[in-house]
Amino acid sequence: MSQTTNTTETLGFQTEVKQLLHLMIHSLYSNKEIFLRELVSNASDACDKLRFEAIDRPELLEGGGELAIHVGYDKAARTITISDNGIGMTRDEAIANLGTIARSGTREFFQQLTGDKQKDAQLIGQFGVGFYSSFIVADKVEVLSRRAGAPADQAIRWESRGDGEFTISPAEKTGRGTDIVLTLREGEDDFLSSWKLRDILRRYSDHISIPIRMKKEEWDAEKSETVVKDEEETVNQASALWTRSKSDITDEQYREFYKHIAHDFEDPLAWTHNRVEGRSEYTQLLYVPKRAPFDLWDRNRKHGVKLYVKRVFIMDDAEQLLPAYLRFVRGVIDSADLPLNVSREILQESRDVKAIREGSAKRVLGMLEDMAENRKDDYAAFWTEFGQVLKEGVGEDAANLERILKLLRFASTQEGTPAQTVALADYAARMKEGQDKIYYVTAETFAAASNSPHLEIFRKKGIEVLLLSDRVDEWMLSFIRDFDGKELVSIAKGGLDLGALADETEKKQQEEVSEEYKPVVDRLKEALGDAVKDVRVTFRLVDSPACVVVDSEDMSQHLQRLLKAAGQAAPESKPILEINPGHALIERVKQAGEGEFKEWASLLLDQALLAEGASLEDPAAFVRRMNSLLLGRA
Ligand SMILES: Nc1ncnc2c1ncn2[C@@H]1O[C@H](COP(=O)(O)OP(=O)(O)OP(=O)(O)O)[C@@H](O)[C@H]1O
Repeated sequence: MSQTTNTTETLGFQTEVKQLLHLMIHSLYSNKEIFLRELVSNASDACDKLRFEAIDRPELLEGGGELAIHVGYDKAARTITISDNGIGMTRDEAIANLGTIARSGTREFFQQLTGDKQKDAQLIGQFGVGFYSSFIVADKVEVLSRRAGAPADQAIRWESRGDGEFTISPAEKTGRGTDIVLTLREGEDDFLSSWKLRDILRRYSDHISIPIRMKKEEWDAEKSETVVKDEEETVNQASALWTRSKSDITDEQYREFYKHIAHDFEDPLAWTHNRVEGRSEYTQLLYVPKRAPFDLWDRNRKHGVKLYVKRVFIMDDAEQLLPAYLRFVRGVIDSADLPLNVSREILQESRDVKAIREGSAKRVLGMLEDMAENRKDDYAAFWTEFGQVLKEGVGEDAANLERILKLLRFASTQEGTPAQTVALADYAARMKEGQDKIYYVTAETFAAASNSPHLEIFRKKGIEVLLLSDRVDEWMLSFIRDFDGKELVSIAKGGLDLGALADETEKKQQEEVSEEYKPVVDRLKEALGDAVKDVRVTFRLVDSPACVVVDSEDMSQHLQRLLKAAGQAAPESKPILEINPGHALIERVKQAGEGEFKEWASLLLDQALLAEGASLEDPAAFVRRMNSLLLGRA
């Protein structure tokens, strides 16, 4: 044995460590309980490392194969001890690992520090606090460590008060691994409690796959105090479900785990579990719940999945890990790349997180596609609960637009019920010969959509029309040009070209009728003046005398109303009145004399607006006019 290893040596911390210690104690104080998470995480890593080395050198396990972490405290001595039987450290390793920071990016890290507590705390989090976080709560830290494979008398004792230097000396240690003993600072006695320690461990380290053990405590009635027993118990679940291979997990276990993390008592509808390797390394276990939470539409509601870094719990509701339109998804993402102390702010900027978000969105879409294809009833249930949220994806996730379009479901004239069951592909497959567009109508309610006068010609010709009445629909439609090369067209827009569906004789007839009705059209234009943009003859109506449409480039009436209701400015676009030359009422109007004609014109426009779902500016005038015309007194 060399001279140096026999004596106690005092060494200085690397300058950066001194700086880091100082910063950490001041910036992370409000988050001090993380020290336990960091130390347990290191202990778990040490066990992982030993497990790995022992693959080639089983003798390192010294017959003691079970790896575990022990956490204990001593009230009288005011110490907390975290022990593991992992890989341990040699003297040189301890000097290097616990005295210097040898990490890439160290210089950049220190250059970025500003002295602003909050910003620095964030940076430190990003950098990783690790072992040094012990000094937030302890004014003395002792490390007793014995490298796996080294004899009992070749252990080391590392000691520091966090004030710039540490000592290292030879020591004896019975078992391999590392004990870390923290002597708490004044005022930190709260941590000297079994309840407190267990609480922190459960919160942050429950899914550490190695058992974390603590001594049992029992209430002794005679002594009137809790006594610490010799017997130990495991305080974490000691198994991270998502880290196991799929084939080792039963459906029942997947379901139980879902209930546990989602605080749901119902089974999930579907899940996807994958380990992603490559540039970014992570495991995802994502679930679709059966039912939407009551506050799905509350913008302030917390959503997102649980984030773990290397099996250590980091945060709940990490909403950055999934796009907003998938906010109904629950589950766990466990990253191997992110720093343990990652904050929400860092998540927003991280490239690893971006990769996770994109990868997870694809997985969730894949899970939904699978459900839509193979479990139609479940997909219908999903759509009823979350369809409106998924529709937001059309505008939010351009990269996956094609996939999202295929997942959409609509009500249509084919089914005639409000249930949204028709996929765009279903529609496309039953398009009429000569039809090259997908037709839809939007309205406030399903009833208004399905009774829209615009539908008449489509009904007559047997052409299916999608009936859209969710609030999000108009917004969503503004992002969809076509599906599979077929343009989506509103039947409530002017210039609707049904030409392809009319035969030659029909077209000729229509031209003649238009000519015949030109005088009445001109009279209507004059009578209505500024109230309309234009008046035209239409062949889209069957049972209604008239309807209103908007110019193809104008915003739909429905969207204008939605915007107004939301208190937003909507460009005023005037409606175009279209009249049905085949209707008896138009025939009657044609015959009307000068005074009466003006009344008829207003009545036609108002009833067309009403049928559209609009509210009239002067409803009383409409009623008066209608009554007087009914009585033939105009
Ligand atoms: N219980 C332990 N057993 C063995 N080695 C340890 C133990 N705790 C710490 N170490 C060693 O000390 C090193 C430094 O630990 P520290 O916690 O400061 O940083 P880290 O774990 O590398 O990174 P992070 O900041 O992300 O936690 C570890 O990489 C490890 O080699």
